[in-house]
Amino acid sequence: MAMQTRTVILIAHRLSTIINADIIAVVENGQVTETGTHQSLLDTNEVYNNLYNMQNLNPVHDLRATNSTEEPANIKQQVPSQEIEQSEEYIESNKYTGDFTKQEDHKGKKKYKYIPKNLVWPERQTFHTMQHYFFGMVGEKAMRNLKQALYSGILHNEIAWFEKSENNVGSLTSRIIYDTSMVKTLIADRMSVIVQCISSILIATFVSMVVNWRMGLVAWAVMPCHFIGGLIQAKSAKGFSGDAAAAHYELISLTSESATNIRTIASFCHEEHIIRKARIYLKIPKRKSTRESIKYGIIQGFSLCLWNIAHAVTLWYTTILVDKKQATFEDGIRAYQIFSLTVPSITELWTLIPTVISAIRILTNAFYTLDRKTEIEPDTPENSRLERIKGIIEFQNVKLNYPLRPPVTVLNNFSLQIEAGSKVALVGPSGAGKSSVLALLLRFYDPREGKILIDWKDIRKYNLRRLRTQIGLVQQEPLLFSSSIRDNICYGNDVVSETEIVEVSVEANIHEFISNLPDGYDTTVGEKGCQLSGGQKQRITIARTLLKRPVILLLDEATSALDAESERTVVNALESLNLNNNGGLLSRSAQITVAHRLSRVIKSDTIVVMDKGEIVEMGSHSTLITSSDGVYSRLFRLQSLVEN
Ligand SMILES: Nc1ncnc2c1ncn2[C@@H]1O[C@H](COP(=O)(O)OP(=O)(O)OP(=O)(O)O)[C@@H](O)[C@H]1O
Repeated sequence: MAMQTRTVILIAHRLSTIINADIIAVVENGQVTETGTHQSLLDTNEVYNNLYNMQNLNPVHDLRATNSTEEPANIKQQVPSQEIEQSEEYIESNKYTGDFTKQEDHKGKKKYKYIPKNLVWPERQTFHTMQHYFFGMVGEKAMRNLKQALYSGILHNEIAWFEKSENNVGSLTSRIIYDTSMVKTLIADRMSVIVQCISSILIATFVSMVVNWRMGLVAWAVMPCHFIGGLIQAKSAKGFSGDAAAAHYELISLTSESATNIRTIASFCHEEHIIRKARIYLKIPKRKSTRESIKYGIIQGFSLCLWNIAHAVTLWYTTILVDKKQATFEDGIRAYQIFSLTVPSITELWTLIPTVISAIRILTNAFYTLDRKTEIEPDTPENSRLERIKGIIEFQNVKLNYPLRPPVTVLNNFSLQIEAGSKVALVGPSGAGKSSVLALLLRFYDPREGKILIDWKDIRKYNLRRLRTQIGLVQQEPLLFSSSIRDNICYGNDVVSETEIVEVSVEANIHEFISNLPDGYDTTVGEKGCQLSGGQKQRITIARTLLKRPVILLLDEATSALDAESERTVVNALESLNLNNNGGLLSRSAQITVAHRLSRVIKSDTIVVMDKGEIVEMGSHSTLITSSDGVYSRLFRLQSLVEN
């Protein structure tokens, strides 16, 4: 059947819609300044050329223009009056899924104009990829920054903060690893979708307003139904995700605690108990989540009901508009369809709300941890230069209550003076408060009352980090890091020579053992030094402290795990620990030793006998032993008897 010829006059801003026209007229100030084809105008008309360049038309359109006389093989009529057809060639290439409008001029020539049908032309894909790439990049960076900040924020806190149950290893690990990854999820995955959804809602609203403003307004009027439904869903989902997170923390804590104490667990055959505990940790939230699921289902139904009401109202209003001839049937349906297309975006936004809320809740905790001001600030005063202390110590009426056990007074009215380079021993029954005295000197805790002075200056006025570099501590329980022996000895010392490492290892009587290991100083010690014996670990911690050449040396049962031979060597090394102080003059470190074995403290300048947080006796061994009914002489006689 012969095609009917038709004259088409197109008025357009978008040149892509007219580049295939036979005659294009350029109109300026109400006058036709030039006429011609697309190609000829491109060559001769500056205004047309500029317009074309500004719109940056895709070369494909040119391609279509040059091939305009070729008719696609398979033409399918969709809307008779408009003769819209599709190009198989392009659909097959999967690059373009637009429609082609076939138009015939008066000569019967067929022209095709490309109309983008949906949002999958290559530029949009590109933008989609770019959007995800940039959001991904920002998300990754934000996560890394937050991880770093959180890690240093956590380490900034005072010791008592780490003792709180909510700051156990599991919860801290989870906070740094899991919580921070939420930032990435939120920015990289969710934000891009949120931006997409909001923009498609706005565009759809605008277009539906243009098609039929009454319908556009109705679409907005029923929008609250969607939002209310979404909010109800989000609220119920929040509780749901909160429980999941809580279960997560408890399980992580249990896992890390079990891994750390695996030897104790194995020796008590307690594995089953731990597994039962893990099951309970999973069961409680599971039960809760089942309840929540039912609640969630009902709420889901209710919000779907609201959604359907919104659709019903819109369709009903369409019929009224059509009835009153305020909208054509096509426009009414078009506006309704555009509105319907936005609903998936709104639904998607709903589903994101719980994630965003839970991310905000999680991040609030992270920011709370970040913003927390430590009670013992390690970096103030900031600009104080490294003051080399002499090691004169004074406790003035110190009262200590541990922050987590405020009613219990651990040290009461504790006063003690220690000369530079002197050796003081703290002895007394278990729980008397000896280790607490050492903890106060390192400012692990601050006293509730009284003052601690070093070189007549309150220790709170020193830059704590710098002060701590001059105090050495060897604890009863030697703690090593999971790295090589060398790294453990050099811990905290950046510039150390091999000779110094060997020197302190000889002094700590551990060099021979290390030299006999296949990897020598490069031998790794395992988690917390689990591949070494207690005595070996203790000697490595002593070597580490000796390397520091501390002005004040705190020894808390430092040689308790050593055999008699090793102890003698190590004690000799500790006693002769000298440091180059004040212009090269050799001086001794001040030493405070906590010991249960009294034979270990006989040579001390002063022995302080403590009981229930108070000093009950004080003096040299020879003085204290003379008082036959004194606590010290009684303890000494008892120990000698046991040892003999
Ligand atoms: N971090 C803490 N929080 C709360 N109480 C603590 C803390 N550390 C120690 N205590 C309590 O303070 C008291 C003194 O403990 P400390 O470790 O100073 O005693 P000690 O004389 O060194 O004992 P031991 O000889 O057994 O090591 C004890 O009753 C102990 O329970």
